[in-house]
Amino acid sequence: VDSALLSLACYSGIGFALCKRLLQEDAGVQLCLACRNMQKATATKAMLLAAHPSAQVSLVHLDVSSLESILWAASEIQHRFQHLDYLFLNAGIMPNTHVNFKALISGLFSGEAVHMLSTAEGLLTQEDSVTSDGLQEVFETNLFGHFILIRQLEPLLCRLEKPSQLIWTSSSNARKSAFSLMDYQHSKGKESYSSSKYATDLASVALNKHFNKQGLYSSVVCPGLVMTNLTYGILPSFFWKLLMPVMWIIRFFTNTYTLTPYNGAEAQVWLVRQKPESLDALTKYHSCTSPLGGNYVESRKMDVDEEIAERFYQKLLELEKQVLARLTVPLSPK
Ligand SMILES: NC(=O)C1=CN([C@@H]2O[C@H](COP(=O)(O)OP(=O)(O)OC[C@H]3O[C@@H](n4cnc5c(N)ncnc54)[C@H](OP(=O)(O)O)[C@@H]3O)[C@@H](O)[C@H]2O)C=CC1
Ligand SMILES: CC(C)=CCC[C@@H](C)[C@H]1CC[C@H]2C3=C(CC[C@]12C)[C@@]1(C)CCC(=O)[C@@H](C)[C@@H]1CC3
Repeated sequence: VDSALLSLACYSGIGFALCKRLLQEDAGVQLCLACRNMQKATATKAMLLAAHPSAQVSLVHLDVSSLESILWAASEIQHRFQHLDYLFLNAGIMPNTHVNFKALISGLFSGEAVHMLSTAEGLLTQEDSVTSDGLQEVFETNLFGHFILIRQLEPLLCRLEKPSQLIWTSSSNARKSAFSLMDYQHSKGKESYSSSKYATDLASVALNKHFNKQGLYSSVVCPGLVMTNLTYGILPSFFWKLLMPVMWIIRFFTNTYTLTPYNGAEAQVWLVRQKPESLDALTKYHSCTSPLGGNYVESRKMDVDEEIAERFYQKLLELEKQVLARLTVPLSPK
């Protein structure tokens, strides 16, 4: 196959909505779904094919929290495809999250209520763990695993005559103050999600600097607040259902309450229609929904210093060297 579109984490949430929307736009695309649960992935493929019988959908096993799995998936993808037009870096976790209800209530009565409700600043903490690769799980899953995959797929992504686009799912919860170059895996703090999403923004900026001249472009999207398994891990789904009328009211004050995966995928779908050369490396593309439910994309400047982005990129390269050197196991599919 000459060209394809590779999407990570597709059987639920924003990833699944994205696949459906891409096939609605163009049923002729070659879609490759990279997922860690092959049973769910097979069911997803069947659902996509039921709606688009002539679509070309393939599956590859990928667990972005395991280097062995990433290397195996990358070599499998290189066997199957000669070029990737789009790579959607969408897999993400927010494990063991605690809500600070005291901060939520006092924040609601402050001048910062809308900012707090759209960014969750000061509201959430996570308990992170360490993966079998010896890395912080949130960092490896949300950023580093994707980074290694990109590096392994360079031959399919870097072709000057045919540009490729990396599209990362970041978050408006990404926060500079949660991230530190000294502890970029966030092993000491309690805001691993915010840190990993800020690290995503930094990585995208640096990747543009290093790869644009080779025909590879990177962009970052924010899907807004979307009801998915990720948000059901923060509060139970019945609680979110009770909150739904309140959230429709909040839509009058902020356009980031996209709420459905379909709405949340708006910026990703919009980016596919853009010429990558015309995009600004320091801009984040936000999926937005109006109070009446209309979708649109808003561009906002990232809170990123290009020099920090470069220093972080060099740290990622160093870590890549270390972990690949440590990996002695022969590669085999799981
Ligand atoms: N929901 C929201 O409000 C927002 C979400 N986002 C981001 O959107 C992205 C998609 O999340 P969303 O759709 O909300 O949530 P979901 O939980 O529905 O989707 C997350 C996906 O990531 C997959 N995943 C997690 N860990 C791994 C792994 N180690 N290897 C491979 N796949 C993995 C999950 O697979 P599995 O089912 O096997 O766990 C799942 O398919 C994430 O990056 C998230 O941070 C950003 C802003 C807001
Ligand atoms: C909506 C009301 C009235 C109550 C819910 C309070 C919080 C649980 C909720 C408020 C802002 C939300 C939020 C997120 C999670 C749930 C909140 C903290 C996210 C962090 C979810 C994932 C993301 O990536 C962010 C974009 C979300 C930001 C807002």
